[in-house]
Amino acid sequence: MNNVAEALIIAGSDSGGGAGVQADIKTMQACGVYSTNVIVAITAQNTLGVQDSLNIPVSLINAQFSSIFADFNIKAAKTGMLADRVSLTCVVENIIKFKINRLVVDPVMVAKGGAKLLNDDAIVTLKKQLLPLALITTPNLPEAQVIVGHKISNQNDIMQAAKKIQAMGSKNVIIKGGHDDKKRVRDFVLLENQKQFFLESERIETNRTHGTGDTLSSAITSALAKGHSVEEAIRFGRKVVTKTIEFGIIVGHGHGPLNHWAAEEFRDEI
Ligand SMILES: Nc1ncnc2c1ncn2[C@@H]1O[C@H](COP(=O)(O)OP(=O)(O)OP(=O)(O)O)[C@@H](O)[C@H]1O
Ligand SMILES: Cc1ncc(CO)c(N)n1
Repeated sequence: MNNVAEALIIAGSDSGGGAGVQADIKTMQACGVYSTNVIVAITAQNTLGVQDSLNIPVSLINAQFSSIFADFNIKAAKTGMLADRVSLTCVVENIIKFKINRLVVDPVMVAKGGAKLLNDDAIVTLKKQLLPLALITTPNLPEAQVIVGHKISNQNDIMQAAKKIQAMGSKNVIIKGGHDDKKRVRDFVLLENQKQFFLESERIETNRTHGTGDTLSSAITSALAKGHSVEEAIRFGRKVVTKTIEFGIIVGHGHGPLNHWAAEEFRDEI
């Protein structure tokens, strides 16, 4: 018998299997972590876009949390698509109720094809109630702009925005640079102890980037679940997402999914 680290994914389902809960499960599986799931919304989605979606009633969100915490020993959790203010508030209440403290918040707002995954009415609650519970928050550039409420145009703006997000209560912050138009991809990291650095690599020329943010945050959560430090977890997550983009697979006709099998090579590093 083997012991295995148990983690929780709180997110939406992507029927196309490339992003959302499916990307999270695949990533955690590759990282050697057992994943449980609270499904907050179901999307009819593929690599071309989101065709439809349904929010899960709060009673069933509550029931999923209760089932999971009645049985599993959750070491870390992540949030992804939270749909609207009602679902987000319900998730916040459960995070508090079940004392989840190794929490990664991926503040998912818009899918790669442009579909909204979080209603505007939820932004204030996200900032005031969810961010203060986060050990790490991982906005991409557009999400960081919405959270701080202004445009981020240069390196100094990125660093200031991370400070503002930290002041909202997230202990550690990563502002992801996937949406930038530069030749190199730069993610800015601001840690709780004020250490800050960029994680930088060549931009991989591909449109097969569906689920990059989910994969990064799930790999980070996996490392946290196995007891690693925040900085180790972030560096590990970055390595995993790069590999899964680099060794792409040919699936779908739009923004293709990542190759989560490629992440297995790092499993024993955490
Ligand atoms: N073309 C690329 N080449 C290399 N790394 C990339 C590329 N695109 C994204 N990344 C990396 O992937 C991670 C996720 O970044 P990104 O900004 O794309 O997140 P996201 O918009 O939240 O993703 P999604 O919404 O599709 O889940 C970051 O670590 C980023 O640096
Ligand atoms: C369900 C879902 N969650 C997150 C994302 C963002 O990648 C997506 N496209 N779909």
